[in-house]
This record gives sequence, C-alpha cells and structure tokens, in this order.
Amino acid sequence: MGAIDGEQMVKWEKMQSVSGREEKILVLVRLRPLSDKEIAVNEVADWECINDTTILYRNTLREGSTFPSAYTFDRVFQGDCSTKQVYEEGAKEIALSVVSGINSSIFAYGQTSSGKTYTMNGITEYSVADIFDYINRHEERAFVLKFSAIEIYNEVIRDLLSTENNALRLRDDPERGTIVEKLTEETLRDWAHLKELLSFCEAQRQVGETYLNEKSSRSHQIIKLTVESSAREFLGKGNSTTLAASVNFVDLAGSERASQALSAGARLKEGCHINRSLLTLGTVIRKLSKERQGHINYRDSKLTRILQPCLGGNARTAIVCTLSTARSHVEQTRNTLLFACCAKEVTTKAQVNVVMSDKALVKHLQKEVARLESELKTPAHAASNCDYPALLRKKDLQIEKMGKEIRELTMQRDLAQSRVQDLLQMVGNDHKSTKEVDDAWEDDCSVSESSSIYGPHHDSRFRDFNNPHFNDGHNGGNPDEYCKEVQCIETDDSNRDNSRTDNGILAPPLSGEGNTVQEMMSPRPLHEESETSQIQDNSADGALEQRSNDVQMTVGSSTRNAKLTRSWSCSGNMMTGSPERSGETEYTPANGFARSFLGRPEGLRRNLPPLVYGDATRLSRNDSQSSIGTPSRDELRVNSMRTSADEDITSVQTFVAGMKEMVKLEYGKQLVDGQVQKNVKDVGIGPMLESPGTPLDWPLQFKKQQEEIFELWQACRVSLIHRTYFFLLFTGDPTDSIYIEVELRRLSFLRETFSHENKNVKDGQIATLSSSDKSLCREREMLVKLMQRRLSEEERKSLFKKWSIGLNSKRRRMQLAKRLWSNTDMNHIIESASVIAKLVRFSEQGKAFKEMFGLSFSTPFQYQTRRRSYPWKNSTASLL
Ligand SMILES: Nc1ncnc2c1ncn2[C@@H]1O[C@H](COP(=O)(O)OP(=O)(O)OP(=O)(O)O)[C@@H](O)[C@H]1O
Repeated sequence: MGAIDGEQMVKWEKMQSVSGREEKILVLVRLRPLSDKEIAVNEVADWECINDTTILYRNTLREGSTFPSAYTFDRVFQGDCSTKQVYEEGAKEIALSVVSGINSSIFAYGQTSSGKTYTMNGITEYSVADIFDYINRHEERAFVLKFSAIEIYNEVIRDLLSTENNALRLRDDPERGTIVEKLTEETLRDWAHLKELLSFCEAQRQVGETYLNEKSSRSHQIIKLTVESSAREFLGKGNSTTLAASVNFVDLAGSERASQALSAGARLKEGCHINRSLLTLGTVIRKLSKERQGHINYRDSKLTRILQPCLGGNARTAIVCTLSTARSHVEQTRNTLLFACCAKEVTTKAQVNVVMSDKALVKHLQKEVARLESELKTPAHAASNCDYPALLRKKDLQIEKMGKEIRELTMQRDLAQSRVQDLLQMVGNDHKSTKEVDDAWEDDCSVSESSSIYGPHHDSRFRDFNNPHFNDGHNGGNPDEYCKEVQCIETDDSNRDNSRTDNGILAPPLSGEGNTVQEMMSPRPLHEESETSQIQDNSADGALEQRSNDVQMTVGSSTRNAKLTRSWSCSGNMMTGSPERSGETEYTPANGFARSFLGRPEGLRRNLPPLVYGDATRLSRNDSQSSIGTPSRDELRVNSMRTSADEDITSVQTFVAGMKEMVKLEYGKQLVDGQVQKNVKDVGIGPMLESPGTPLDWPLQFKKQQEEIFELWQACRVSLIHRTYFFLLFTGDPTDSIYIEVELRRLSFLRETFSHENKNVKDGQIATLSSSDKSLCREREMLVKLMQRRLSEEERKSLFKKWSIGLNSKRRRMQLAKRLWSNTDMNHIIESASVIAKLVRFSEQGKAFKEMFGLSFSTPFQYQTRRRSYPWKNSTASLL
C-alpha cells in the first residue's frame, strides 16, 4: 500500500490487528428520558443505569419475575446523556474504522418513539464530521467520499436521493455481494453538501404520525458513506493501492404494537412490514448468536439481505438499542434487551479492504508465488503448518454432525408425512370443505407475498415442532426446540398486555380480597381498548400495569396487588363426601353462586373423552432467576428442567402449540408458519390469517360462547389443565374470537361424534368415554401429587377449608381434585382455575414463555376479516 504517516501507521496497525479477527458486535444501550406527554400522564420510569455497563429494572413490585432485573452491555447511557457522548464513548471507534479501509455499521434498534432517529441523526453527523476532520489532517492521502441513501418501506427499496418513486431491485454480485441496482451515489464535496443531502433524505423518507410518535419513521433508512483513499505519492503511477470501505448508518423503523401505537389503515400495514422485517433481523441475530454454521435466513427480508455483511460478515458493527424507560413499555423494552443480549453474542470478521492497481496486484501475486514456492521446497515446514490429522478430524466431525441433522430431519419428515396421511384419511371425501380451504388460500393475497419472503423452508407443515402430536422424542417438551422459530425478541407483543391485559396470562391468586379476577375475566367492548391502556398508564402505583405483566403470574405471592385477589370465603356447608364418578360431580365452591348443571340439555351432559395431549406434554419451568448480570443463553430459553411429577403436565407451550395447530387446521394453510402467524397477527395484517373477525356484540357473544364451552368441556370430559389454560388465556379480548370459535367447533364436533357413538382413533388407540374418564382420573392423581409437592401444609389446609373438605377426612387432596372444575358456575371455575394454575406453575411457565418469546395469541381488533365457515374436520384426532 501507499505511504502512511506515523499516526496513520499506528491506526493502520490497530486496524490490522482488528482485521481478519473475529470480534463481537458492540452493543450500546441508550435510555430515553420520559417525554412531556408521558410525564403529563404520570408515567413512571422503571429503568436506570447503575453504572456504565449495567441497566437495572427497578420496579421492585415485580416479584416472582423469572427475568433478570439487570442487564449488562458494552456501554449503557442514562437518559440525560447527550448523543455526543453516545457517539464519543460508543459508536465512534467503529464508525471511524472506515477511514482505515474497514467496513462498519451503526444500527439503531428499538421500539417506536424510543429515540432511534434522534440518536442516529446525531451519530451520522458526528461521524461524518470526524471523517472530514481526519481527511483534513491527512493531506498526503487523496480521499473520495460517496454518499447514498435508501429506505425500505413496506418491503420496497427506494432511493432517498431521487425524487422518482421507483422501486429499486437487489442484485447479487459475485464480487460485491448484494447490491441495490441503479442507486444514486453522490460524491460528497463538503460539510454543507452533506447537510443538504441529509435534509433531502429526511424530506423524502416516509414519516407518519402515530399515537406514540408524532414523527414516526415508517421505513428502515440506510445511509451509506463510502470512503476511498490512496496515497497521493503513488497516484497515477499504476502501482498504488486504495483503501475502500463503507460505513452504514442504519435507522431501523421501530417495532410497535398495533394496540399501543393505535395504528390502523396505512399505519397498520406499515407496522406489519416493519415488524416482519425486524422479526427476520431478530431471527438472523438469534441464529448468529448461537452458531454461525447452518442456514441463516438473510434472504427472508430485504433488510437482512442488504445488511448481511454487517451481521456476521466483513464489517465492524455497533448496535445502539434505544429504550423507553416508561413502565407502560416494559415488555417492548424487555424485547429490545433480549435482542441486545443476542446481538452481543454475534461476531463479525472485518478485514481491511485494499483495492490494488494492476501493477500492485502483479507485485503482490509474485510475492505470493515466491512464498508458496519456498514452502514447497521445505515440505516438513509446510506439513507442520498444516495439521492434516486435525483437519481430517474436523471434517469427520462435520460429516457426523451433518449426518445427525439429516437423520433428524428425515425422521421429522416421515412423522409429518404419516400424520398428513392420517389427516387425509380422516378428511376422506370431504371435497367441499377442502375446496373452501383452498379458496381461502388462493383468496389471500398476503399469503403469496409472505411466501416469497418466508421461503418454502418455513413451511411448518413439515417441520412442526410446535405440534405436540409430532413429538419424535427429540424435540417434544424442549421449549428451546419448540420455540425454534420464535423470536428471541418479539417485534410485536401485540395487543396482549393492553388490549389483552385482562386476559393475558393470568393466574388468580389463592387468597386476598376483591373481585377483580372476575372483572378481568369479563370481555371489554372494543371501544374501551385504548381507554384501558390509558388507565393503566396512569396508575401511579403500577398496580394495574402489574396486572398486565408479572404479578398476575405470581400465583400465591402474598405481595401482589390486592386488585388481583379475590375472596375465597367458603361457607363450608356444601361439600359432603367425595364424588364417585368423575365429571358428574356438582360441587360448587362453598361461597355459593351455585348454578345447577341440571337445567342444561341432556345432550350436553354426555360423557365424552377428555382431550389428551401427546407425548410432548411436558411442563417446562424456568426456575433460574438472575438478579444481576445478563441472562445467559440458557436463561434466554425456557428452562426445560422437570421433575417426575411434572411428566404428565401439559405445558402452556404445548397448549399454545395445540391451539395454533387447531387454528391452522381450521383456517387452512394460510399460515406460512407459526412464527409468521404470530407476528402478522400481532401487527394486524389480517389476510395472512383468515380470522373469523370480531363481531360488534362481541362481549355478549363471548359470554355466551364461553358458557357453551364450559358446558362442552364438562360434557366432553376435557382435561382440567386444558380448561385452565384456555380459561386463563382467552378471557374475552376481541382478539380471542378465533380461538374461542375454534374451541367451540372442536368441542361440538367431539360431542357430535360421540353422540353418534363414533369413536375417535388416535395412534391406533380408540378413545372412548371410559378411556377419557380414566385420563381424567390420571390427571387428578397427578394434581394430587402436585398438591403435596407444591403447596405448603398451610396452603393445603386453607384450601381444604375453603372447599369445605374436612381436615380430618380421608383422601382430602383427591376430594379437592375431584371438586375442581366440577360444574360450570363462573365463580367455581375461577377458583378451580386458580388452584390448577398454582399447581402447574402456570404463572412461571406462562410468563417466561410470553415474555421471552413474545408470545401473543391475539388477532388485531382493528382488523375485521370476513367470516368463513369451515366445518370442523380433521383436527380432532390430534386432540384425542
Ligand atoms: N435521548 C433523548 N433525549 C431527549 N429526547 C429524546 C431522546 N430520544 C428521543 N427523544 C425524543 O423522543 C421523540 C421520539 O424520538 P424518535 O423519533 O427519535 O424515536 P424513534 O425511535 O425514531 O421512533 P420511530 O421508530 O417511531 O421512528 C422525539 O421527539 C425525540 O426528540
């Protein structure tokens, strides 16, 4: 290369030391102080930096959280830090690598309105100012700066330096990688020119007003500055070398929850695209954080395709994660932190990029030939440099690993195929319904769009880890496997904690006062949605917010908000003796509200088999609680530790997988995979999921349908744990309608089947009424064991009292187990669900699952889809 002065030499050497070496992505976290709007509604800041590298969640009321309260990163910046400080102490070193021929990228990632644009605008300007400064101080080198800018808006790439609104295409260049075709590139003259270009881009960029941000960037923006430099001394002599590298300033659009951003129409569509590409980015980051081998789905979005080199390739990368400290954004903040935790495990391997002139290249090649020749002349030396046995061992290991993967995939494929065959057999000649499903598939334009983004390898039909009935003994019950395709971040936790606050993962406590549980279980009209979240935001003591987050999960915790608790006062005069036949008991919790089951039509009381999950029914727990420090990878997944008594417990994950599977089967093949389904639903692009829509009289309808479900559960001898999960998860949010409907159809189909004395066959076993009763008995026995194991003596005594079970009577635990879910009275159900939730640790597994993987079941309330009616047909077998 050309002449380099002393300072340049030092930098060059430093860069050489970085060059070609693996280096972790630098992760910076910046907190945004509460905005005036947030202060005006008495919002509380829950996060703070306790030192330069650690951020702490300080809402001490959140007891029982399985999440760490402290996270450590390369650098964290408190709300009052200036952007200059963030730049100087964080991003600068990475950004300025570009002058030494090393590609670099600075990203801003975070929820909408958390300060990404605010941060990136500053960092871009400070970086370019420093680059100019560097150029001025290095007159011996000739620099050329080229500026280009694109935005990715709704998956369309636009040139921000062009007034034409043309969509640009991506092309794969064998040498340069993915490039944007026909992109304008301006040679930067000076600072004024830069400012002019930046304002031009700003004016061109898609910005829109949302509830959370008056000027919300609705697109991902990538500003690219290419710096080329050559030593003047050698210029024009034919043997010069040029350093050429680019720095990308990436201002990502913010992840958002449709419910929080209150988006609709165009905003909603944008939100979907934003979340979808962020989802792919998250998946890429998560996979890279685990291992770099194997397929990384860069090509699933334009964003990741363009950014591929920055995410594990030839670039130094810094990510600034911006966070809102507001309590109402705690889940989004957590998602951002989880993304950040994954990102800090990702390594890149930047190299100095030298462009040689022909003459220099010839020289270089001659040297290389000479070196190789000398190596050949001294074979011993060459051999010692090349450890062939080690290489062979490595290759062997790789082959072995690949073989294992192929075997696993083959097994999964075979299982899936045999299952498809089973289902086809069940469907039989039902052409009509098949056609309806096909129609739905074809009608749904979003599906094809999504298919192009999420390629065929995402087809969950042949890789359905989620389906409990697909358990092949390898991945069943392992939440990490189970959540393989679920984000380590969730781009959109959707309506769950606002619109679904009431029905989120709620486990009513065992003691306390008040009847809020009932309130929480009742459906809310559509128009109350935003009001409710507003009220929560206003709750200075965080009580309601807690309800939507953690405390609602911490069943049995004495320190939780009193609003969550309800009275268990039982009169003690109802329970005498124990029922002989399961499913026929009429026990009502002793505080009354007894409503006889006898008034129901006879047909509803038929004895039908309970739902029995497959081998994958396992309880997963996350017992690990880190208080300080970043979560380890193990902590980032739901721990799959089990005890023997847990063996038969259906985990929330399995339950959710079952529900998803049912919805998938019921609503055809529109869903590309569970991951897409979840996120697309969350942000509100309905056509991907042909949901039945939400009727205007939803609250009433929900109540009615819920009652029907209660009856059918009873009649069909459905598993008590299934009932509990369903009851706690789907409590009347408008977005629950699809699940309610699917459950109803499934149960009606079951009842119908049994009323005609048909039998359901699963895995060669015939499910009959007595087999269902036996399953229910087994489930009760398991609950009895859990009562012994998971409840203290005091808790047990208190329960026996409340359920009017004599403290000296025999088999008290079994008596209690038999009373649970023994009638359809709402109060009885709430209390039964509370007990079972406590026993199966619903709160822990539900919360861990929900928060870690951003689980959301909801469809957007804003989106009213057409209602389709498909006869319930082929899902039944999977549930028996
Ligand atoms: N660190 C900060 N200090 C003070 N104000 C801030 C800070 N960060 C952001 N803001 C203000 O918060 C508002 C939202 O910031 P900004 O538009 O940068 O968010 P964003 O994350 O880019 O949002 P979106 O994803 O919706 O585009 C702006 O008014 C901005 O001035």
